[in-house]
Amino acid sequence: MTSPRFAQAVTERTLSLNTRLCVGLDPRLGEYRDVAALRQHTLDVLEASAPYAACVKPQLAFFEALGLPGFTLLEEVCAAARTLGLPVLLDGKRGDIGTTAAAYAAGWLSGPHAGDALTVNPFLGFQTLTPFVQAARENGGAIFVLVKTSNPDQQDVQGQGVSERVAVELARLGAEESLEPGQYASVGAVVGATHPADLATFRNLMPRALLLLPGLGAQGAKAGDLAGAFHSGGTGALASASRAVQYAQGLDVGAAREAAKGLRDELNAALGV
Ligand SMILES: O=C(O)c1cc(=O)[nH]c(=O)n1[C@@H]1O[C@H](COP(=O)(O)O)[C@@H](O)[C@H]1O
Repeated sequence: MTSPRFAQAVTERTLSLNTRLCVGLDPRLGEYRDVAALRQHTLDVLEASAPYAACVKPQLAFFEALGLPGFTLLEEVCAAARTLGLPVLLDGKRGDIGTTAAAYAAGWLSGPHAGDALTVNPFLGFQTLTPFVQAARENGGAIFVLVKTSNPDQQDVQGQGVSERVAVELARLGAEESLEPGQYASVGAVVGATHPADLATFRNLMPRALLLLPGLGAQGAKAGDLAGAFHSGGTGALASASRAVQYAQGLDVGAAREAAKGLRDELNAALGV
C-alpha cells in the first residue's frame, strides 16, 4: 500500500492555499455553439478557478456524452490540472461486480484517462468495492463512495439506515490504513452538502475519511452550513460546486473566477480559518 497521495495533496493544497472548494466541471453541450467552444471554455474555467480550488472534479457523464472528442478533452483537462497542481477527482459513480469492477478501477484509476480519484457506487455490495480500494491504494489514489447523495429522493434507497451502514464500512476500510495524525485514508465518502444537519454525524462515523460535499450553489446548499463536516483547522472535507462556478454568469470566465473565489471565502468565513 502506498501512502494516500490524493488525500495528502488535497490536504496540503487546502492548508497552503486556504481552500476547501472542489470545482466541478460539468460541460453541457447545450450551452455552446460547438464542441470547440465547450473545450476552450472548460479549459479556461479550470485555469481561472484553480487558485481557489483544492481539487477539480470532472463529471464523466458530460465528457462521455461527447464521444471521442470528450475523451480527448478529458485527457486535456487532466493534463492541464496537473500542470496547475490540482488533484483530479473523476466523478463517474462506478460500481459493478467482480471483474467488471476491476476493469472500471483499472480504467479510471490507472488507465490512459485516469484521474487521481474516482467516485464509486456501493449499491452492488461491499465486496464490489474491493477492486476500487485496491487500485486506489496501489496508486496512492482515492475513491469517494456514495454514502448519502445530495438529491432529495436519495431517501427512497439510502434511507432506513443504509447510509449509516455504508459509512461504518468505509470507516472500517479507513482503519486498515496506517496513517500519520492529520492524514486521511484513500477511502473517502460522498455526503451531500444539502444535508447540513447530518454532516457532523457522518464526520464522526468516518473520522479518517475525506468527505466530498456536493450540492453547493445550484442545488441550494450554503457554504455557511457545512462546518459540521470539517475537523478543527478546516481539513477533512471538500465542498463541491459545478454550475455555480462554470456557469456563474453564462459563459463569463471572469464571473466563474469570482464565483470560485467567493465560495472559497464563504467556506473559510464559516470555519473561521
Ligand atoms: O459525486 C458527486 O459529485 C455528486 C454526488 C451527489 O450526491 N450529488 C451530486 O450532485 N454529485 C455531482 O456533483 C455535481 C453537482 O453539480 P452542481 O449541482 O452543478 O454543483 C454533478 O456532477 C453531480 O453528478
